[in-house]
Amino acid sequence: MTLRTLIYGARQIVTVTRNRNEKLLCGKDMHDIGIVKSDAVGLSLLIENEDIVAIGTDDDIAREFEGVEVDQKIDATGCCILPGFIDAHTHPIWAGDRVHEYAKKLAGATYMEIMREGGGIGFTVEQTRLASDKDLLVSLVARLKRMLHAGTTYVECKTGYGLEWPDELRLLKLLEQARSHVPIGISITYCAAHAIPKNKTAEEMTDDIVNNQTKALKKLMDEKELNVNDIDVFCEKGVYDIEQSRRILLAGKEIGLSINFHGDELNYTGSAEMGAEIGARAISHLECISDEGIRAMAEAKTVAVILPHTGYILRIELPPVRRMIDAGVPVALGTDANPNAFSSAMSISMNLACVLCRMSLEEALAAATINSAAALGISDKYGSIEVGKKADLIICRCPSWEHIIYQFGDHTHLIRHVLKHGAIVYTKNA
Ligand SMILES: N=CN[C@@H](CCC(=O)O)C(=O)O
Ligand SMILES: [Zn+2]
Repeated sequence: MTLRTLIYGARQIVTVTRNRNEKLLCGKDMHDIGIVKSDAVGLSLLIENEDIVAIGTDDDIAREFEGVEVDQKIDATGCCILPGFIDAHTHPIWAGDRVHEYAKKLAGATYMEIMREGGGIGFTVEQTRLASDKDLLVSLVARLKRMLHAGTTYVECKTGYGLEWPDELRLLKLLEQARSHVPIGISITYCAAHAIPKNKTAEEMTDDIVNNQTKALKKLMDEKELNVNDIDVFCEKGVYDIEQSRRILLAGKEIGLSINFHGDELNYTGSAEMGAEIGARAISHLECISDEGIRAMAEAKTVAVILPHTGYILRIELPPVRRMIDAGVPVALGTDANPNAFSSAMSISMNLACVLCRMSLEEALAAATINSAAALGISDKYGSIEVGKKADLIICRCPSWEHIIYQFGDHTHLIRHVLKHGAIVYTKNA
């Protein structure tokens, strides 16, 4: 049976891509996004089951589909329709907040100073291990719902507050369970190499991940117990060095995971060059990327996932995003939602990306939609409004789409409906 939904009366439909089947946008194309606008007539979008089947003026769609039965009509008079945001980097499963560290950071402590004192990721690992499955699931689901209500319809979710296999496995299973509790797309990234556990060295952890953990993971994936997408490592001075990172990432690739990792964040490590060389689909952070790293990522079309909220909270230099875009690196965005950078709204990340990284509004939106989809390997179905793509949409109550970025922190007021696979999953009444 076909279920049809018609959205009508819109003043703008931001398609993001201009041509069908564009998998990511680079260079000038990031700024020249597709927007259908009309001040004179309303715009319609027709959905069949989960997919977009037509976009046009109200009159054209009514004519083209005359006599076709529509099950649901959504009045979008005066509204803008955008693709659902795709958050390309989050750490959403953890217990215990770090508000005490926030105060220390404001007083001048650095991320690594806090980590060396046993705080940071180490503190969250301890708190997460102490929490029950139920408490972890309840807080995870609440965070995912907040993201959904802020317009995110697909999110990358990392493990990484377990570190040892039994704890990481528990986080993987809870992330799997969350899929049936929230109507948000979830891409799971295995990030046991997020830090070094107290009883092990980085080399011992690397050996364990390469020789044991990835093997156990493959078995569970083969048995369809788990559905994991990517492999990650925190490639950083004092955490995993470049050769350990390479081994971990290649072991993940060997079992069918895509490479998507933290690199060149607090220090230059050569992560961008190494990642491009081994076929990484995405590398996050890149605050300290080299010119050679930019060239290598542009050439390999490795997606740079920029996390402006993290640079902002840590008061570190932001990545050279302008130079990346000019060189042809596909740039994506994430919130980095974690107990260090507490945020779940992509509209806030876009605003920070515009102000702090000097991206244009259009570039920020392309980064938060089609390019984030590319970072997760899902841009064939998600990340733009195109006939044939999944109807993951945001309907915003504003005169032009830019308001979702411009009205800093006011997305809660602007977002009227969020649709996932054609179904309304959130409505904010006026
Ligand atoms: N840099 C490593 N990981 C996270 C921080 C996680 C944490 O501090 O708990 C990040 O992407 O910023
Ligand atoms: Zn991260």
